[in-house]
Order: sequence, then C-alpha cells, then structure tokens
Amino acid sequence: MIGLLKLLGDRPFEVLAVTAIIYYVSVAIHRLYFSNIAKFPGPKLAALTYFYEFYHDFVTPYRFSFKIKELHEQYGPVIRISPTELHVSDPSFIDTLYSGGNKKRDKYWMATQNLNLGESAFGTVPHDLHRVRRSAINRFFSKGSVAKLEPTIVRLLNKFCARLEENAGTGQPIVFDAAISCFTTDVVSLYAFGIDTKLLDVKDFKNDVRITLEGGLKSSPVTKQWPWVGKLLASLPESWTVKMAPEFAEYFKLQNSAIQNIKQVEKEVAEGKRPETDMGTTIFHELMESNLSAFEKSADRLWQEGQSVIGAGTETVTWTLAVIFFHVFTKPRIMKKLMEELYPIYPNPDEIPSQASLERLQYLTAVIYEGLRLSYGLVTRLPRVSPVEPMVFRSMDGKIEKVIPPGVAVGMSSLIVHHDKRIWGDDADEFVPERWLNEDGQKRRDLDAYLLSFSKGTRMCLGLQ
Ligand code: HEM
Repeated sequence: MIGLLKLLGDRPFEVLAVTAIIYYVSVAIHRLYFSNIAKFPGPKLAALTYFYEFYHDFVTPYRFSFKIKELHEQYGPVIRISPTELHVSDPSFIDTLYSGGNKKRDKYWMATQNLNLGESAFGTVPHDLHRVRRSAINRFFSKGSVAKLEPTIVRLLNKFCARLEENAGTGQPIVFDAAISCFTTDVVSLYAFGIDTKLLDVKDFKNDVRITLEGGLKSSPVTKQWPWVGKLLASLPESWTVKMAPEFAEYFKLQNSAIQNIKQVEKEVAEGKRPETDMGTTIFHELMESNLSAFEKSADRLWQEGQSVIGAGTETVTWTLAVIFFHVFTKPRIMKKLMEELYPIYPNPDEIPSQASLERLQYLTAVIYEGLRLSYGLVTRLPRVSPVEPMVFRSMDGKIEKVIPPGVAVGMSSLIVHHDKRIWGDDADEFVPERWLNEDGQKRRDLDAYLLSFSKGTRMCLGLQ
C-alpha cells in the first residue's frame, strides 16, 4: 500500500493513465462477455459503446433509426443496439412490451434525458409515479372534454381557411406544414393555458414555438448522451449560448416560454380568474386547483407538463396532417373518393360538419389511419423497461423464443413495424387507404394492433381523441 502511494506521488500521470486503462478494459470485457444481454446479437461496437448511437445520430446525422432497420436485416428480430439496450422488430412483441396497467413498465431513463422533462408525465421514468401524474391529466383528454373544444377548433379552422383563401391567386407559395403548425399551436395553447398565441395571424406562418421545438430535437443526440451539456449551456449568458450552440438557445426559449405560461396561469388562479376562452377553463388552471400534492401542482413541476403537452400536441398533429394532405393532393384517385364521401354532409364550405358526423365517414377514417401509419408518430424507438419480471419474446412464425431479463431497456419503432410486409402486404410502402377497409367498406379493427403512431399500453398518447 505504502509502495503504491509512493508510486502515485512519484509518477501520478502514469498511475492515473494505467488505472483508466484497466477501468475501461474491464468495462469493455464486461459489456462484451458478462453483461446480462451479452448473448443478444448485434454489432460489437454498439455493445461496447454509446458512441455507436451518437455517431449515427449526430455525425451522419439523425440516421440511427434507419441504421437499426438495417441491423435487424443482418442480425434478426431481437438485437442489441447499445451497451444497455435491445431493439425488437417483430410485431408479435408489441403487446408484451407495451402492456397495459397490470404489468409494470418504466421508461428507459436514458431516453428521457434529452428534453429535460423528467417531472412531466411524458418524461417520468418509474411506472408508479407515472400512473399518478398521468391520472391527474387524463380527464382533460377524454372524448367529452375534447368535445368542448370543438367550437374553438372550428373557429380556428375557419381562420386557417380564410388565410389560405387570401393567398389564393397571388402566385405566392405557402409552406403548408408551417401553416398547419400555426393552427395546431394556437389550438393546443388555448386548451392548455388559455393563451392565444395568434400564430394564424403571423405573416408567412412563421411559428416561433415550432422553431424552438426543433432546436430541442436537434440538440437531442448530445443531451441524450451528456445531459450536463444542456445544463451547463443553460447556465451561461444567452448571448454566449446563441453563438456557441444556437439549437440549444432555441430550446431554452421554449422552456422559458413554458415557465412564463405557467406563471401566468398561477397568477390567474391566485386572483380567482379564468381565461376568456370557449371552454372557460384550461388544463393547467384545473390542475393548479386540484387536490394533487403541493409539489405535483407547483409551477416548478407544471411548466414541464405544460411544455410536454405543447411539444406532444403540436408537431405530431402537424406532421400527420401534412403527410395526409400531401398524399391526398398528389393522388387524384384518393381526392375524388374523399370528395364523393364528404360532399353529402359538407355541401357548404362555410359550414364545417360536426366531429360526430365526420367520424362516421369510413373512407375519411381510412385516409387518416393511413396518414398516421406513414407519418409514424415519433420516428424514434420508444424503449421500455420491465423492472421486475422478464419479458418473453416469441416471433410471429413461432420459430424464435428469447427471454429478456428484467431491468433491460427494449424498444420498438413504428418506422419498422409500419412497413412490415407480413402485416401490411407488398404495398406496405405505398399510401393506400383501402387497406383499412373490409369487404363491406367498414374500418378494419384487426390492423389497429399494429399501429404504433400513438404508442401503446400505459404510456400511450393522451391526445388520441
Ligand atoms: C397525430 C397526433 C399525435 C401523435 C401521432 C402522438 C403520438 C404520441 C406518442 C407516440 C406518445 C408516446 C411517447 C412515448 O412513449 O415516449 C405520445 C404521448 C403523449 N401525447 Fe401524443 N400524439 C399526438 C397528439 C397529441 C395531442 C394533440 C396531445 C395533447 C394536446 C398529446 C399529448 C400527449 C401526452 C401528454 C403524452 C404523454 C403521455 C404519457 O406519457 O403518459 N398528443 N403521443
């Protein structure tokens, strides 16, 4: 011992270097040969280091989801994609992985690092705490609650159409997904906070909320691996962050605006005021007055819930609608069928039919489902952890069975499942609404089990209605 201390005193750098080498070699040997997922196939480099994912998401960039698809073709339906994570491509595993409330499913902590939303339901890791947080906001997303939003949606939809009409004949193109994003952000901001963002009034549909959200998604590959980078940059003066890391600076703006929104709600609640919206109340006014514990309903936590509702409820809807409109506008056959179905209940463009009557239209429903399938929801994998019980994988053809130990993160991706030819047929890559209809022209329910756009199970999207 004394000899070791003397060596450390005489040659500190050499000792530190040797210690570091021994440490990293031990970690590498453990990851490759002794980890509880060492027997699962996959590239050795992915098993060895998280840099494998970082390379494919940051350097190439944003290609890791596509790389995973290639790896499945090479290594089979259950593969190892990082030192601590597996990925499954076979749809037979959906119900096991994204199971209902009778099985515990944590989120994988590493997948929640990137957006710094650990106190929102969306970012909460442990199953039990997530149940508490989700049940607090659940009722605001029921069919009944959403029905109360219908007048707001119709009013903003009319405004959206009026803006498009103003532009007609000017020869100026419109960036359609930007226009939709203004509509979705206006709706969700009113519902969440009672704040009218009035983005549908903005020239060229420039949507600052969307730009800040994109900043967060672009900085994700870095913050996922090193969450402290985001915290460090947040502590620097804004002008420095803008120069050093503009995407991060944008994302901080989004976080700051969520904090401001919640503070405004807090002030209104303290003064006994309610916003002048069609609903007369909002998600966060109600939450702040609920019987949740002091921390759960504090502004310190709720700004994260607020940001997650804005993030989850705007870009997802925008992108799904953009994909649907793209296919409908570019495929006259689909446009014609849709118009034939719509016309009898929508003869006058100024009178938007009710949600209930639209829901009865089978071809429109099929178009929406096909749009959901090819817009994917979240394009990244959604990993879950079974904290106590092992999960058993059985392939669709029954030929492969594997036991996944408890505590291991496992993800599946809509990007892969939504193109599986065994489910969707040889035209899986095409936009074909008819695949959702049976011989009687009614919506097929059996395919719903394979639609991952809203995820499934206990963490499934709350905004489904
Ligand atoms: C086409 C539209 C939408 C799609 C494709 C979609 C997709 C998703 C997906 C895939 C998840 C699961 C994320 C995960 O597992 O990490 C999710 C969660 C969530 N979504 Fe949506 N979403 C949509 C619309 C909305 C809307 C309009 C809202 C609210 C206004 C919303 C609020 C939420 C919330 C709060 C969660 C977190 C639920 C939880 O963790 O318990 N979503 N969404």
